[in-house]
Amino acid sequence: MSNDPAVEIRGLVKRYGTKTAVDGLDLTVPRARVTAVLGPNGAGKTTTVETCEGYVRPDAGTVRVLGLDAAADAEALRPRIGVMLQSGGVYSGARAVEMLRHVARLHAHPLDVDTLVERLGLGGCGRTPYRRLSGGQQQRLALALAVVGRPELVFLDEPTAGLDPQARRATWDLVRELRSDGVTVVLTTHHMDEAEQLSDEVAIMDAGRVIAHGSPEELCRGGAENTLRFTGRPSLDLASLLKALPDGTQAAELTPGAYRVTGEVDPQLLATVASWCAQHGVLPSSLSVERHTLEDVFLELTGKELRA
Ligand SMILES: Nc1ncnc2c1ncn2[C@@H]1O[C@H](COP(=O)(O)OP(=O)(O)OP(=O)(O)O)[C@@H](O)[C@H]1O
Repeated sequence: MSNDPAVEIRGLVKRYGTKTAVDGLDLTVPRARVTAVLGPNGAGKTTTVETCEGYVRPDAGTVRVLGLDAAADAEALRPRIGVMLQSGGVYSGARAVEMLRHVARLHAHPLDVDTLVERLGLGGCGRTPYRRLSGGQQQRLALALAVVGRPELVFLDEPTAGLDPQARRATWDLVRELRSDGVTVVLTTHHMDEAEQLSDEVAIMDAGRVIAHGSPEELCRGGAENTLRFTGRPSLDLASLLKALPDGTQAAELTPGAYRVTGEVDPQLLATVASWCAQHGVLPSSLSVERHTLEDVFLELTGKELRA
């Protein structure tokens, strides 16, 4: 398998009239990994993904997918990529599982349809026309259609939006399995836990650009400070505690006996606080480290809540 990235986007610009949906975006997606694209409403996620899928023509920039040009080589790419659109993109009269079998037959090495149907809980809707399926069933069918051809690269646009917890978990399991089979997965999501649970890399978009990119751990480590809290007797000598801690660390007594230390909270800082407590005869009745979540990082970078 090639070591080239699965997707390489440079300087992508897409305008709709006077609206610039994507504004000079750069993004590299490694192969055989799950990359989550996060961003507030209107950030340009769908436009970016649809450009990669060959459905949207860029106004400027280059979009290489599996080493080919996403627009010029769209025909050659189609059998190699799987696409799950937000709006299904399925003929409404088609019968669910028949359609899946039909799509499977178009591919040289499809997944086993019966297994896929069972895993995604579609067993009961074999002959049901697409338009009569529930929203969640339509969504799961769209996912099945995207992956049944065993593509090298899969784009999933909000794959679990509106799914119940069980269907959500089945979707996550399937994504993990695709990844372990060497498939590259690019997904957009509004669910931070989904990005945290599933992705190797996260790209945070805002106003048509990628404003942060890294593993969830890298993103949570950078920028945002972490917090250590402990409770002990009231009115401890915080000036003395601060002397023991690195410059830039802050400490406060929020309510009598409830202390908060903020800064670069690493194992060394934890050890220093514990040792200071020991020297001052303090046995904290609680001590906890609060790591910043992706949600905190997202809010800090974009100033917006992730969810619509
Ligand atoms: N076909 C179109 N015609 C006109 N404007 C469009 C079109 N498609 C997208 N836009 C605009 O481009 C911007 C980016 O839209 P896009 O759907 O790519 O964002 P998104 O990050 O996927 O948003 P959401 O999270 O709400 O799905 C938005 O302001 C949107 O209104």
